[in-house]
Amino acid sequence: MAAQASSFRLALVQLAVGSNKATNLSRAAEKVREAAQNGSKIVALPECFNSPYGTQYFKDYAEEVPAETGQPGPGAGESCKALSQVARECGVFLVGGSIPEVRKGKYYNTSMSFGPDGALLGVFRKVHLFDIDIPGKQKFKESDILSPGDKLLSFDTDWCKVGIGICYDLRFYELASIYGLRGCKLLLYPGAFNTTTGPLHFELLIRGLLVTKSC
Ligand SMILES: NC(=O)CCC(=O)C(=O)O
Repeated sequence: MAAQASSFRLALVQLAVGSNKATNLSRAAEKVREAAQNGSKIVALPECFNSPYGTQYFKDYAEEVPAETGQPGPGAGESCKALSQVARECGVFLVGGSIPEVRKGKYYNTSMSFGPDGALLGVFRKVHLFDIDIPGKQKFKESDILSPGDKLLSFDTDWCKVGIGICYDLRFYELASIYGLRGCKLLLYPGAFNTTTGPLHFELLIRGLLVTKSC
């Protein structure tokens, strides 16, 4: 096995998402290009980057992801094709945030990861759906529409093995522990934390994972 380079630049893209899917996709591609021009080798987009994040939007914005690995075929959705294209154009590993996916009549919150040749390395469907009801503050129930995923995704890069989760999955350290056991040195969880629990817990959760040496 070739020796792994010791350092690389990682870009974590934040986006203000609107209601126009084509605009969301082209802004995401623009940011991937900008990151690559600045030397990033791995680029990650946020959760639900092609659609507003709300259960009322998921069905309208959902796309099919017919094949989970390889170059996207003609049946692939527009987000899958756009991500593959920009990963190849820029020669970067791209963790494509997440999008609403429809698959055999069920809906998922799905993250697609691509290699520098534009091939899909795999998909991850959010395992722990985010349901919250804090009276007077925040009420949101992903499970009204979405089904949970049941598989993890890790893949090799030129620098380290990467494990993928999505936002609320961060709260379940078992996922990170499994990725640690698989040898992952980088965990990427595209997120759209809410503004009630986010400021309270986000950094704390990450520190907790590091203290338990999950990876
Ligand atoms: N998009 C999400 O899964 C939100 C998770 C979140 O806000 C939390 O507190 O956990």
